[in-house]
Amino acid sequence: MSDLVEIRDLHISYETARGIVYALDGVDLTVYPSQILGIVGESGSGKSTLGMAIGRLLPSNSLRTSGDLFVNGKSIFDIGDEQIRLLRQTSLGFVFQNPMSTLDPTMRVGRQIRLVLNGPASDDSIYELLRRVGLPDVKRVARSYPHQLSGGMAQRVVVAMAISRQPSLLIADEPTASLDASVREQILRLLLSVREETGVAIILLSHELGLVAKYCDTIAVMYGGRLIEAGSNVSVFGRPGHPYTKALLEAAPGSERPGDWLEAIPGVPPVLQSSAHGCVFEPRCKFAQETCRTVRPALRPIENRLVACHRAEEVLRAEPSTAATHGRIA
Ligand SMILES: Nc1ncnc2c1ncn2[C@@H]1O[C@H](COP(=O)(O)OP(=O)(O)OP(=O)(O)O)[C@@H](O)[C@H]1O
Ligand code: NI
Repeated sequence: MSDLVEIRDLHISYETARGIVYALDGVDLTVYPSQILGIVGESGSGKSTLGMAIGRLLPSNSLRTSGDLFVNGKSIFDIGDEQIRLLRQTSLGFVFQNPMSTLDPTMRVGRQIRLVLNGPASDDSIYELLRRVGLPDVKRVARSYPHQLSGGMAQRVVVAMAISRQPSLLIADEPTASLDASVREQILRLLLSVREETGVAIILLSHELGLVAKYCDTIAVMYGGRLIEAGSNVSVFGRPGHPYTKALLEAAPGSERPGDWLEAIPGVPPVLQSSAHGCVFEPRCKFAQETCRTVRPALRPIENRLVACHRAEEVLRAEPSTAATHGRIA
């Protein structure tokens, strides 16, 4: 299988008034066609930076200090502005948290879709697209301005725009975070059905562990700008190999608001002012030893997943936590 996205040792930092922030501190990741990959991690772990990097959509105060990122075998850092625009239009689709920030408030929905289609599009093809994302009364929707739609409907319109040019990868960054709980699952089910129909790969960036566990076949866990564990849903969430993943799952049940699950792990996640020497999770880790402070753990394969922990063997052997059973997270 050829890789859709290949990320190699990517380092991205931001220049801020208070100095440099290391947002991605050496990330390796491969995304395959038709995969649905959930990337979880608490606020500030680097999820959005990773998602935006794929489309080279990072703000101008960002800097790639090393590493590379390939889409369809081409480095996105090597290609020109025209080529990256073409890649975004034809191969990638983005869905962000707030649909209203993607939609133009001054333009009717139908016209916005016509612009995205970028060519002569019949009214019927626009209606058809709106129907495909499960919208009722498509003529009325096409005539509406964004503010006349509910949040869920507006997000469906955004999905319609994102899939309109048959991309091979959809990047959904907290696509349900601004929506009512009742429509969150509808939007995720929509993304899943689009994938079934078209074979599009999906990267779902989220801190909602329950939703990711329910809908993604592959899981990657980020912490402090690094990928600390990745593998199938069953391996990673069923029997975590990293103390952080394990702690997340133990903290998950009973949490109502996104982000709640983090409070059960003592300490706070880092804002990286420099590249850490040892393991970034060490200050909060129950399993930490001297080496963890001094030697950076490489991402290595063990028992059907990749994990960046010196003590992964012990973590895997430790008593399974009562709550961390696959499928029971939400
Ligand atoms: N435009 C920016 N300028 C400066 N620093 C930034 C910028 N965007 C992100 N950062 C910093 O980079 C780090 C990673 O942020 P990022 O938004 O990628 O994380 P995230 O996992 O998506 O978090 P969240 O769940 O809050 O969306 C954080 O420390 C953040 O403060
Ligand atoms: Ni984010």
